[in-house]
Amino acid sequence: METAALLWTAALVAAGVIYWFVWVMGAAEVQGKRAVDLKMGSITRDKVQDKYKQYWSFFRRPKETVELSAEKIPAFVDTFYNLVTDIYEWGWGQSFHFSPAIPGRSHREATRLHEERVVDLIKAGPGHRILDVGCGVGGPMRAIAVRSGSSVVGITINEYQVGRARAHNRKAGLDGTCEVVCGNFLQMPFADSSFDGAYSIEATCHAPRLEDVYAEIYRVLRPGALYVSYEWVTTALYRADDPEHVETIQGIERGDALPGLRAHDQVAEIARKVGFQVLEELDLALPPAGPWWNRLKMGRIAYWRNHILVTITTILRIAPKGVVEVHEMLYETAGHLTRGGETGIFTPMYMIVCKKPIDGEKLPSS
Ligand SMILES: C=C(CC[C@@H](C)[C@H]1CC[C@H]2C3=CC[C@H]4[C@H](C)[C@@H](O)CC[C@]4(C)[C@H]3CC[C@]12C)C(C)C
Ligand SMILES: C[S@@+](CC[C@H](N)C(=O)[O-])C[C@H]1O[C@@H](n2cnc3c(N)ncnc32)[C@H](O)[C@@H]1O
Repeated sequence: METAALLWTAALVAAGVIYWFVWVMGAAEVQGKRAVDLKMGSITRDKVQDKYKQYWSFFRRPKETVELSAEKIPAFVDTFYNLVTDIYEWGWGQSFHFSPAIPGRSHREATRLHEERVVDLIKAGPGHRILDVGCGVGGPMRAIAVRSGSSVVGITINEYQVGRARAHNRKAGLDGTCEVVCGNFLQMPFADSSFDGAYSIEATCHAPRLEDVYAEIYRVLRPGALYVSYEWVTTALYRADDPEHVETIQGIERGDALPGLRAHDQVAEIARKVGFQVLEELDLALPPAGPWWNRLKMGRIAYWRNHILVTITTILRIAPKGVVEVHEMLYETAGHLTRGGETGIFTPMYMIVCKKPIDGEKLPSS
């Protein structure tokens, strides 16, 4: 009798612990999304694992192979965001980018400041219509709309993100100033010269050819308007003949749906090629900036907790099959990103500020 009571008590305690761990415990970094909310975007439950396998067999291959099928990239990027959007929101928040660490400031504050910097750089103000190229679920868009008083239109290729971003905008009372459109930034559904400014935060790295997306941004900006981009690139320290460097960069490409990272010195050249004046270029990761990768490194224990959570939710059939693999891929990717940051061969915040010249305005020769 006593053994039975003991067993019942143990079972109840175990059930309580699982309930707390899975349902009650929120995100690793941000409260709002819980482990039980991991849905894998617009993919139906039974297709998640297959979609992940398809994604992996496409992006696992080296840059050259991906280059041969450039036209397929946007569709695979869309699949990627179906697979990762909920995990990103759960473990990172509503802003899908890095920011320089600032001593004494939280990740949230550092993120906000990195986003608000855009407002000053493109001189966004009340009455302006600003374009967010590759807007994710809209973390930056909301910060920039509030800070500048502009209205912001975001575009993302991923339908699921559109729904998430709109819901967040409504919740924040910003659905009057922030609009979200589903579309490909290589062929945007916007009229020529219809924006007063534009920005892209860690998004144009998904374009097979940077000139294609820059040309589209150039087209939709009015003459005189400014554009800023935070680009993912390799730095001058990267050596293509160093196998460790190559492994780190390919690891970043594979786990982030990138068709091949560009070198930092290609960015301004491409911007000029499509007609922009380049006003400034700077790697925001360089000192005195604090290490952007610290946020990834400091979370190792959280990653393990998250791994256990996704495993339990999958076993309980709350999360679809395949989530554990996707989570594992992100964990690996975090390692490559950290190495890229520590060695200095990679930066996710190579900033370029451009202007669409006013007709007749003289372009600088360099
Ligand atoms: C700009 C892009 C995305 C940048 C970052 C927002 C994401 C890059 C790697 C992601 C993550 C890695 C590890 C995950 C962890 C294993 C999980 O438990 C919780 C979420 C992570 C921390 C996740 C969060 C987002 C990233 C940091 C690319 C795609 C161009
Ligand atoms: C890493 S997320 C960054 C999101 C947002 N800028 C932020 O910082 O939170 C990259 C974004 O680019 C979008 N994207 C990638 N390729 C795209 C394409 N061809 N057309 C439109 N959006 C694209 C993705 O859907 C995603 O929203």
